[in-house]
Formats: sequence, structure tokens, C-alpha cells
Amino acid sequence: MKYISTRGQAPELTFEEAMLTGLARDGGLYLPAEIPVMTKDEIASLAGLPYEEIAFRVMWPYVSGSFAEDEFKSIIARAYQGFGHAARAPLKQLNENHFLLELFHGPTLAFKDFAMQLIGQLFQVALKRRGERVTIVGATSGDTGSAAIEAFRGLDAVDVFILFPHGRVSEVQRRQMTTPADSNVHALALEGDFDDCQAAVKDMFNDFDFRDGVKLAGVNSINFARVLAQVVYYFSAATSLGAPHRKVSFTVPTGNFGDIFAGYIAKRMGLPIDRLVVATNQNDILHRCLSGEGYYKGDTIPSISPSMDIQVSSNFERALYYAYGEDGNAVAQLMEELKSGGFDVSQGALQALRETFDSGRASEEETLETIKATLASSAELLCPHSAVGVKVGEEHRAPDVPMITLATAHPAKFPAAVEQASGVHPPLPPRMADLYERPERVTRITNDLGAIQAHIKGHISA
Ligand SMILES: Cc1ncc(COP(=O)(O)O)c(C=O)c1O
Ligand SMILES: N[C@@H](CCOP(=O)(O)O)C(=O)O
Repeated sequence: MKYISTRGQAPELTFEEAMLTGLARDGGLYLPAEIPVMTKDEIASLAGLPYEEIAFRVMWPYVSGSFAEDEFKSIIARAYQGFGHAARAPLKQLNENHFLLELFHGPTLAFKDFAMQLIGQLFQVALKRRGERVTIVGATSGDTGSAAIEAFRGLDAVDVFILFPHGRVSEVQRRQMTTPADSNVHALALEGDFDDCQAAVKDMFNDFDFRDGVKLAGVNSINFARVLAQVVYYFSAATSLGAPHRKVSFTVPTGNFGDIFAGYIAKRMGLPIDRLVVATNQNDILHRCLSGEGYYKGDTIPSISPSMDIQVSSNFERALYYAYGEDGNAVAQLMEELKSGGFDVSQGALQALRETFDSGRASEEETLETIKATLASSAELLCPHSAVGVKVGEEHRAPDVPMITLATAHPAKFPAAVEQASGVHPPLPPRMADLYERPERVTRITNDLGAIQAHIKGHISA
């Protein structure tokens, strides 16, 4: 399997190379040159299997040239052994045909653990084999950073620097990033918003002297391995509700478009997904775009679902690549226009996107109301991101197709909003009970590329 860039001008890579490379050298994002398709029988045979076995069968065609079969199986086993639920991604019923896919039973209580725990193991094996070390730089609106720090802390072949927007993540998210004592992980609180953090990471990849000098690697959803690991739970959820003999739809609380893009890959692999519904908070650029208003950046407004406070949605580039008929030049042109504010999506591309995606938005009041109402109707305490999903999912639910909404984080990561909505203070799991007492280690940094690069260079291990 070869991997190609959405902008068409970067070298083709193997899975392992693409995973360790991060952003393509033409500024694009790597994708498999062809998406493998599973037969109806192969999909049917997944029903009832342990999550780890489904993960192996779904991901194996993508990684098989880079890892041995037994090696990959044991990597998967190690990745998910620390999850707090035997099913890994359990499905709960909210009403007659609306289901909740709980993705928050991993070590840092958000869906990011599904991919990050896996790629931590993949990096470890690949770097050891190559005798190399890398510097991972990541951008986070709260959850990617904590999951990355947890997955990579203490590994000797990796230094990790995570940029998060100062004052714009929840206290639990911040403490998950700032309290690990391992010397190879570094939390940087940037004066700016998430888009500034993500732009800085991409600028570092596009500065080849810096990139090659520090051996830069990325664990944001820039990295296709992240997206791939997230494809698995679409298969586990859909087959447990009767796929491939029955269609299902998914609603996905969306920011950087990585999670829902994993659903798109699952659909292209043959999973009978009817609709993929993009659910946004008040930072609704994706909803506006899918409603035909073009893709134009506004100011990021802080919300009670801070992990989705995003304007420049990195993986939307991958969706545009397919919507524009796999034309890398067209994508490169759009990304150029984005630098000066945004672009109109062509009618053909919009139609292609709408063949798969619907969208909706939830206001702050609607999000709070959904947390309260869902607790009353289903005894399920939602985090604010999942509540955005449930509200939009309910609006898009069709009578004859089960709707599965992804519950992307544990309510205890956002206790203030959850308590405001429901009157219930969600406790942290016992293993994190002392999170508020642990000492924090964080560097405040201005939004200046040179200053960030100097800090990183000065703190990587020799
Ligand atoms: C809790 C939570 N929900 C939803 C999202 C949005 O996911 P994505 O960025 O993959 O669209 C994020 C951030 O990634 C998140 O942390
Ligand atoms: N919401 C994310 C933003 C980064 O997304 P990623 O999927 O590209 O890593 C976060 O929690 O950091």
C-alpha cells in the first residue's frame, strides 16, 4: 500500500514512512493511494468479535507492508489493554433508534486514546527497528495533547511538545498535560487559539531546515495512522447493530474533521453507512460550508465544548481531495485561498460532499439543555461535545435507520459545564482522583514561530 499527498507533489510513501513523516512535504496530508474494500461476508464476520480482532482485520490491509502480522496483533493488544471497559467502545441505547457510542473509556477519557495508544506502540516499534529518534510537535484544543502525552511519556526515542491555547482548555485537560513528570514531555501554553497552535505546527513542518534538524514527527490527525485507528469503531458499532445487512448513520461532534473522516473511510471500505452527520458547536464553519456558504474563517468563539473551538479544520482537506475528483492541484489552490480568508466550494464538489455528509449546529443553550434532557430520559451523563452530537443526531434521525452518535469525551473532563446543565458533578475515575493535587509543569509562550522553535531546540534530548 502506497500513501499519496492531497496536494499531489510529495513523494509516495509506505505506511511506516507516512506515519513517521506527518505532514507531506508539499504541505498536504497523506492518504492511501487506494482504499481497500471489504466484502459483505468479511464485514458480516466482524459481528461479535473482540474489539482487538476487529481492529486487526480492518487495519491490516493498510499496514501489512510495514509490520509483521504477529507484531501488529501484539501492538493492538498492548494498545487497548489499559481501557476501562471490556468492549472498549460500548454502545448504549438512548431511544428506539438512537444509540451512543462511548469512546471515553481509554486512559485520558476521550476518543483520542483509541488512536494515540496505538500509534504510541507503532512509533516505539518502528523507531527501535530503525534506530532513530523523533521530535513530536502537536497542537491541541485539549484532548489530543493529553492523549499524546499519556501515550508517549517515558519513551526514550521520542520528545513530545504539545501546544495548547492558554486559558481555552478545561482544567482537567490542562492538568492531564501539565502534571506528568516524565522529562520527554513538554506542555506549552500558547498565547492564541487552537488555530494558532495548529498553524504553528504546520509552519514547523513547512520549514525544512527545522523539520529535518529536529526530525519532526506529528501525531495530530495530520497523521493518517490516527485516522485509520478511528475507522475501527465505525465497524464495531455498525456490525453490532446489524450491518452489513442493515444501514446505519453516524453523527460526529466535529472540529478538525478527523473523526468523521474516519467514518468516510469506513464507508468507502464497504460499510453501509447511510449518512455521516457533522455536528458543530457555535464555531460552525463546517456547517456553513456544507450549507452552501463557502468555507470562510471567522473568529473562534470560546464555548463550553472547547475541543471543537476550531475554524481551520485540518482534515476537511482530505474530504475536499475526494470531492474534487482526487485533483491535488485543485486542493493546493483552495488551500492557497484559505490563507487569505477562505474559498467557495464548486457546485460539483458540494454535491459530492452532500452525497455523504449532512450537518447541523448546537448553540450553547441547546447543548446545556441536551445534557439535562438526556440525563432525565436515558440516565446518560453527556460531556458537552457529545451533547452537541446528540442534539444534531436527533434532528437527523430517520425512522428506519439507526443513528449512532459518537460520545467523544467523558463528562468528568468538563465538570463545570456538566454541573451547570445537570446539577451533577461528574467525578474523575479513582486512578485520577489526585489530579488536582499533582504539581504542574508548563511553559507560557507567545505566538511566535521563532520563539517556539527556539524553545523546542533548547529542550530536546541529546
Ligand atoms: C471531545 C472531542 N469531541 C470532538 C472533537 C472533534 O473531533 P475532530 O477534531 O476529529 O473533528 C474533539 C477534538 O478533536 C474532541 O476532543
Ligand atoms: N480537538 C482536538 C484538536 C486536534 O485534533 P486532531 O484530531 O487533529 O489531533 C484536540 O482535542 O486537541
